[in-house]
Amino acid sequence: MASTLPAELIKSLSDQHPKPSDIHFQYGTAGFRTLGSTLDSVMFRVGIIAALRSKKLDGRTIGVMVTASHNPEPDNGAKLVDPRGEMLEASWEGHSTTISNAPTSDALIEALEALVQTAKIDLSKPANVVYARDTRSSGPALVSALEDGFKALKATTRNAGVTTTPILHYLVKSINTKGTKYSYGDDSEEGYFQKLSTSYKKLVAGKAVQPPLVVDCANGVGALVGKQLNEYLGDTLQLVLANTATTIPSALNNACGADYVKVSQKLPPSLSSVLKPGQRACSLDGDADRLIYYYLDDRGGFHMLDGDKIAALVAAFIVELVKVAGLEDQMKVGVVQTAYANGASTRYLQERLPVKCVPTGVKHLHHAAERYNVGVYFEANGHGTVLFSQPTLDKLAEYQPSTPAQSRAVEHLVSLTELINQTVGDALSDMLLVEVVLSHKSYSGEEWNSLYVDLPNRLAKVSVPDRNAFKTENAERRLISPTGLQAKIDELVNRYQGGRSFVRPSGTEDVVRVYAEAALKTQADELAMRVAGLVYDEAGGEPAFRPKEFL
Ligand SMILES: CC(=O)N[C@H]1[C@@H](OP(=O)(O)O)O[C@H](CO)[C@@H](O)[C@@H]1O
Ligand SMILES: [Mg+2]
Repeated sequence: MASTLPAELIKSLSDQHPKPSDIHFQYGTAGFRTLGSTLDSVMFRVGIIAALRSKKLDGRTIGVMVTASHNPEPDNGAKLVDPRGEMLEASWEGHSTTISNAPTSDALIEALEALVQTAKIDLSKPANVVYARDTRSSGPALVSALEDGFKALKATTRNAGVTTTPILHYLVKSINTKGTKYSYGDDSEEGYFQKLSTSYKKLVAGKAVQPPLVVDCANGVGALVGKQLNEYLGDTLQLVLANTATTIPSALNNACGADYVKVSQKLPPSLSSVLKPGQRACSLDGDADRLIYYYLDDRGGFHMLDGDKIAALVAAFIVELVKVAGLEDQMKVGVVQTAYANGASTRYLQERLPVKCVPTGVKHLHHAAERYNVGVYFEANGHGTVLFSQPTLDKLAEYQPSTPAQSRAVEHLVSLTELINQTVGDALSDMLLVEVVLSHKSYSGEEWNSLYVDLPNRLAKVSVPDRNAFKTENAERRLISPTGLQAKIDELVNRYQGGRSFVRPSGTEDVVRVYAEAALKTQADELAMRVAGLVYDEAGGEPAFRPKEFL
């Protein structure tokens, strides 16, 4: 191979970003994610890893997003994005973990040399990286550590500034497809807004303008991009932006945002004076890749429309268009969910189209969705998108409709392929998608909600001495370890009408998660607390610290 690592340069820069000796880092489901104040060395090394990944792929552009999404403001993190705008290839997650934990600058050089060897990286190739961050206050310092990493490998870089995770994914794909017949779009934020707003306008042309939509921006970057999107949409849709305090650090994701709404199943208190009965509203998370809708009924009752409800709405709409277009034999639509999907949504969808359940984490959903011609995937928490395979896109482009109705349906399908972010779940793109369907169906929030009735459910966390002792099978729906625990859970579940419960170790927090569903809310709560108590005791939790709510 033509060249070697610039060891002296890397070492001198690395000495300015020493690894804290007491912390073990891990590239997990959501990349590196922990307290922002501990991430300086990780960011420097992520800069190097991104450059090496680009060299490995012949200089194709790699993305780095600095964010901790829906987590509290003091947290931060980094995620690498592969050239097609997708999540980093799995084998590099392990490489990233190893490199982030090298204790000294010398050990770092050794680890990097080992990676160059095993991954067969030609160091003479160019390195290209595009990067961005969310609005977190730890962001600027962490980005400057990241830039030192780029410098260490002399990478060519582009700073995309403060933007959303999905826009960064869009940029990566656009840069890498520029000038080819698969060009994804203009590689700029403007190109993104143009693409979204143009396809939205085509899809709602001739329909009554939707009433204004309240958007809870979680006091994060969604507020900045929401403002721009509003301008591009003009009078075709008015977004009423709420929770836009991006300069008050403590406000981010605090009692607002998609995760708050999903987990607490409540209206953000800040919206109680804003939202009128019947009006639609939605919440984004801190990096605008999750979306949850909701509305208040005439009596002020809160109704949530989560990722499962979005999947049901969107999948049914696409199936209908495919049918009207006369393409149902050639364009199979399928849905991908995780075990957290509400049982009622799974039943509703299974009656209409193929549904697959995969382990938690977007990469599992994304890969499973790629196996369908049109793959709809959503996590219950509101992260998801719809993927159209390349042969499907080609088919739509070549198709000769025989009636005006077919022709209109095909045009709509083509516009949907442009409206929907094909790289990753995107709250803004998904929001416009939902608005399109509501407008076509003339649905209010209430009508959408009545597609099926959610089973009451409860999510709980249990702190245990070692969450790695929990192992699962069957897309995380059953425990195989600790031995005997699943049988005890089954025994509890059988006592509840419509009962379902499963237990799995979290990939992003040091806890074990418990999910329970039952016919009545009180029963779902009781079942969740019983299973949580069982898990706590079986895993050797300290009796003195046993949470009082556990049964
Ligand atoms: C129950 C739940 O919402 N789990 C989330 C959460 O994963 P855990 O592995 O459960 O911590 O964070 C992931 C990354 O954001 C997301 O993909 C996933 O859906
Ligand atoms: Mg997010």
